[in-house]
Amino acid sequence: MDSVVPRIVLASSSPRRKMLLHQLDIPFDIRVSEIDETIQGDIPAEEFARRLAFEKAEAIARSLTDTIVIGADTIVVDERGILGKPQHEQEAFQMLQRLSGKVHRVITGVAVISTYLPQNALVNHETTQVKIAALSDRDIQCYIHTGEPLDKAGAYAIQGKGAMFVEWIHGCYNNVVGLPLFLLIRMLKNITHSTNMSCGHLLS
Ligand SMILES: Cc1cn([C@H]2C[C@H](O)[C@@H](COP(=O)(O)OP(=O)(O)OP(=O)(O)O)O2)c(=O)[nH]c1=O
Repeated sequence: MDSVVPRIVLASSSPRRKMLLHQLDIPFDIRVSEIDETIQGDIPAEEFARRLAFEKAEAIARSLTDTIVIGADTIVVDERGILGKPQHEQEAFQMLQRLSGKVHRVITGVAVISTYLPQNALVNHETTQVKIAALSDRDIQCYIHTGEPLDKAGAYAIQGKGAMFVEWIHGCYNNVVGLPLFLLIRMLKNITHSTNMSCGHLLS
C-alpha cells in the first residue's frame, strides 16, 4: 500500500515556531487556538507546559479530520517557580531582575495529535538550562525599551537582542526559541509510523 503524506497544522500564533518549522521544509498550515494560559503553580512545571501544549493542539484538532496538529508551550522556570510572558514592562523588569546572574530552565511542552484513524496523541517536553549574566537596572531598562521582551517567556529572546545577556546554554537551542525540532521530528516519526504515512525522507 502507498504511504500517505499527512496534512500538518501548527496550532500557534508564534512567528518563531512558524520560522522553525519552515526550516524543516515540511508543508504545513497555521491555525491559532485561544486557551487559558494562567500559570498554575500547584503542578510540576514540565506537566504544566505539556498540558498547555496539548490544550493548544486539541483546541484545533477537535474540529479537523485527517490532520496532524502540533501544539507547543514554552515557559521559564527558576527556583521560585514559573515565568510566562510578561503582561507589561514593569513585570518584564521584575522577571529580568529575577533571572539576572542565575541559571534557569526553559521548558517547552510539545503535543502532536493525529486525527487520522485510529486517532493518536503524543505529548513530551524538552528542557534547556540557560545562564543569564548579572544585569544592572540600566541594562534591563535599555533592553525593555527595545520592545523585545513583551511576548517572550521570561521576558527575553535568545534569538534577538536578548542574546547579549546569555552567558551559556546547556541543551537544545531551538527549545529556548520555542520549538525543539529534534524532539518534534522524533514525535512526528512516531505518530506517522503508527499509521501508514510518510512526510518524505525527513520523516521516513
Ligand atoms: C525564552 C524565550 C522565549 N521565546 C518565546 C517562544 C514563545 O513564542 C514565547 C512563549 O509563549 P508561548 O505561550 O509558548 O507561545 P506564544 O503565545 O508565543 O504562541 P502560541 O501560544 O500561539 O503558540 O516565548 C522566544 O522567542 N525566545 C526566548 O529566548
